[in-house]
Amino acid sequence: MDTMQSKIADILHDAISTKQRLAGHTESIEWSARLLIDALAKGHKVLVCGNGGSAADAQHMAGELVGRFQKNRRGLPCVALTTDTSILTACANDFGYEEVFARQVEAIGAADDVLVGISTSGNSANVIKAFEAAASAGMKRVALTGNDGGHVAQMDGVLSIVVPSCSTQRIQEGHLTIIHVLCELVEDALFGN
Ligand SMILES: O=C(CO)[C@@H](O)[C@H](O)[C@H](O)[C@H](O)COP(=O)(O)O
Ligand SMILES: [Zn+2]
Repeated sequence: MDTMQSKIADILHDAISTKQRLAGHTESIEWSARLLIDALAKGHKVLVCGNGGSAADAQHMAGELVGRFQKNRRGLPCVALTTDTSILTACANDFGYEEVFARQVEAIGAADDVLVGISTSGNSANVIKAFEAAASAGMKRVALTGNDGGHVAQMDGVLSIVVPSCSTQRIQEGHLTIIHVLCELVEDALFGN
């Protein structure tokens, strides 16, 4: 095999073994699914945030819940806090980048809504601040992280799903799979198998 192909194979094998290790972490995924199902069944909403690739993951999750995943059913309330450039630029400019999600949580988060914060390191300041704001609002909190879970995994009341890898890319790929698992479980629970 030439060197590029062997690198490709190495990356794919790393991705596969990360998913295999993740399959040993089904408990935290189940608890998160139950939390989302309970909130959505009672008419509460989901807010999602993250930076870079995780911002794309946040939008992906909102798209699945508001639009559709596998079933034709009513839209479920989920807002990605990464999309409104006027809000993001105003908050970053006036209060600092670490406040861009917290301010939106303060503005639209309500008791028993769920905040899903996505951070491969678990250490992004704006995601940490969003969890603090969510706690103040009486919201439920779920973190998708990696590495050792970082700061967010140490926060009181945050339910963490930690992808067992130290590679940002592999962690992000794990997050997308987790998001799909959560959406499938939510749809099954609320709209039947
Ligand atoms: O997609 C990638 C890397 O694969 C990047 O855009 C990455 O998401 C950014 O560097 C983020 O700022 C990383 O933040 P975090 O996951 O540590 O919270
Ligand atoms: Zn990426």
